[in-house]
Amino acid sequence: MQGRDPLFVPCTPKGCMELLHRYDIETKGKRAVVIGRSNIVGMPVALLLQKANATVSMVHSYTKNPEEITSQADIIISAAGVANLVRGSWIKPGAVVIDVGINPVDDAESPRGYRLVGDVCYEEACEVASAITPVPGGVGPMTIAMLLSNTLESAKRIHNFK
Ligand SMILES: NC(=O)C1=CN([C@@H]2O[C@H](COP(=O)(O)OP(=O)(O)OC[C@H]3O[C@@H](n4cnc5c(N)ncnc54)[C@H](OP(=O)(O)O)[C@@H]3O)[C@@H](O)[C@H]2O)C=CC1
Ligand SMILES: Nc1nc(=O)c2c([nH]1)NC[C@@H]1CN(c3ccc(C(=O)N[C@@H](CCC(=O)O)C(=O)O)cc3)C=[N+]21
Repeated sequence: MQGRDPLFVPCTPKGCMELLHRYDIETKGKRAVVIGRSNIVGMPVALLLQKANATVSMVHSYTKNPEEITSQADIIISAAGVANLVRGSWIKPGAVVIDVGINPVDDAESPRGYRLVGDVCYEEACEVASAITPVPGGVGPMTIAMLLSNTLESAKRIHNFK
């Protein structure tokens, strides 16, 4: 993507950027930390944040001081796939948190025997963050909405209509 536009922006990264846009979250000159560097989430969303003029740090499994790095961020996007990895102490007061993680954890009280949680400890984060996406009900549905958006865009290109 460096220096040229992709045919389609991957759905989940596109959904994260759409959330920032729709909630008027400034990215220009802001410190952003992306936790995770996969080809479908972490890497593309880091590039999109950089293209939106944020200063981006990427945290991965070899990062020595993830809490210290993450606590300096104005915007945190977590896509590690580790339940409750990001504690409240990792979050700068007022930071914006987008939790991409969707992690099943055992829950005997749930009819499915499990419930879904994110990478971020939601209860702790709510005390500190200025905004946070829930799991479920956050980035997941945004991904689906962006898939529909990409599908419509694809049809417009094939059939040459606006
Ligand atoms: N809501 C949605 O639409 C979507 C949600 N997801 C969810 O997002 C999460 C990530 O998915 P995906 O990107 O495919 O995951 P991958 O397993 O492909 O990548 C996980 C990344 O997180 C990093 N990581 C793992 N553990 C740690 C840790 N303890 N500290 C810091 N970094 C860590 C890994 O580092 P390293 O590179 O060093 O191994 C890797 O880069 C999952 O929970 C998945 O279910 C995924 C796609 C869409
Ligand atoms: N190239 C690629 N792109 C992806 O976007 C991609 C992928 N590969 N591999 C698998 C993951 C997983 N994924 C989800 C999307 C939406 C929900 C979703 O909407 N979940 C609901 C919860 C659904 C429930 O309750 O079970 C929610 O978060 O609210 C979940 C998971 C996309 N993925």
